[in-house]
Amino acid sequence: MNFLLEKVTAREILDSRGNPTVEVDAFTSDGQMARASVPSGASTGSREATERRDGDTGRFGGKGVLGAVKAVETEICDTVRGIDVREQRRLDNLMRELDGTENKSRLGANAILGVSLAVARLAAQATRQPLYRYLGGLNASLLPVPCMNIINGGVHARGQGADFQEFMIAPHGASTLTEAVRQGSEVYQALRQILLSRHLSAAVGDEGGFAPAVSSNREPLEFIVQAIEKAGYRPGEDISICMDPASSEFYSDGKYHLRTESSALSSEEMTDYYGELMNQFPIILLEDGLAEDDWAGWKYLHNKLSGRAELVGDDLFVTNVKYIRRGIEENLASAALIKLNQIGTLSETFDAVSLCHENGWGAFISHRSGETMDTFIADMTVALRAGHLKTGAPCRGERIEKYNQLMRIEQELGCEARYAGIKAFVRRS
Ligand SMILES: C=C(OP(=O)(O)O)C(=O)O
Ligand SMILES: [Mg+2]
Repeated sequence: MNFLLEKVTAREILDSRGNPTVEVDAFTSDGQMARASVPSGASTGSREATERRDGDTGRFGGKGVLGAVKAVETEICDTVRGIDVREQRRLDNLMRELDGTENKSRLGANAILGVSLAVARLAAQATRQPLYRYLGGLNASLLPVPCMNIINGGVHARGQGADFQEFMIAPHGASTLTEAVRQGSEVYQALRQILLSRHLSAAVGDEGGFAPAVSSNREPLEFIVQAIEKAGYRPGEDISICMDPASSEFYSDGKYHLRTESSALSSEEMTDYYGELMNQFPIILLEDGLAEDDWAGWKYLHNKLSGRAELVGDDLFVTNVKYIRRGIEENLASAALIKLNQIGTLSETFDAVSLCHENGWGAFISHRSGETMDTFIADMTVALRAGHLKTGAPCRGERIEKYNQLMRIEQELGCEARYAGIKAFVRRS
């Protein structure tokens, strides 16, 4: 077996929105090869690591990533050639030093992450282990609650649906991940029938959830509760709801502007609105309830709602230990969303999750709205015992491929496998 990294190559491929993204191949000197590709967000936090895009419109219409591809094939390849593929942290540090910026803007976080993930997968292959085992060792046995985004709004529905971006179902009462995925897909099919019976569109948004034109942000919650019941499950007992309003997208001049409801709310009013929704609907997780710059508002939100739902920061923390640490010190949330490309290397992503877990916080693993068929996050979620992940609706190839990979892992683990269930959600009184 040979563990020496011979070279990395890259190319521009298309993501699920039809935009260019980076794909990397990594090779050992005895010819083994592993591949990884990089996702891309739409409702991105302003402090995320920089995704490098070419200045002009690329050959596929959207802005290309040929600059990032070139960085992989020249500077990065020259720097990392010859390292042991199992030295993940060394690899990631070398690339960070080579880049030399705080936000990876010189080489591009998309270039760096592609290499980081491809080499991790190559190391798993070279050590003849499945990726989840290579990343998590003996502990890699906890299957997450799949939080499935079945109604898409906000920018993922091009502003045509709800203001809130994501309405997810969490089948935490299932006894296995596979059963949870089945339940989720049953609710999804029931929801389609409910929407069609009301003459609403059943066309889907970026993450595979339906994107009906609704007249409030309460309406999707009503439809979802009906769908859970129609599919034969008990709302709150078997299946609960998670929401990501992605509120930075509708925050301006100190107010939260809800187009569908013709209202503009202060941080306190927005928080009280969430409280009312939690009274009426079985909501167990609220992500980005307030905006990335509204740190004072987050304090109020956490004081009011932390016992009722897991409060997750996405744009607020951008998978960066610097911001998560501040959130822990100031007691602003109970979990961080974890997105690989927000920070740009695998080892920094692991650091973010460790910091959360060491402080009793949740780590909620996430895809991006622009995805590829790469299933890295499925293995990573099991390896990190993160207990819950969101990777879209049980629909659209790039979303279901992650759920399918989790089912494969569960089957492979056999009697070792454990399903995370309701305990995955951190609620503190
Ligand atoms: C997945 C999300 O969307 P995007 O990838 O567009 O940031 C999110 O906001 O959590
Ligand atoms: Mg989010």
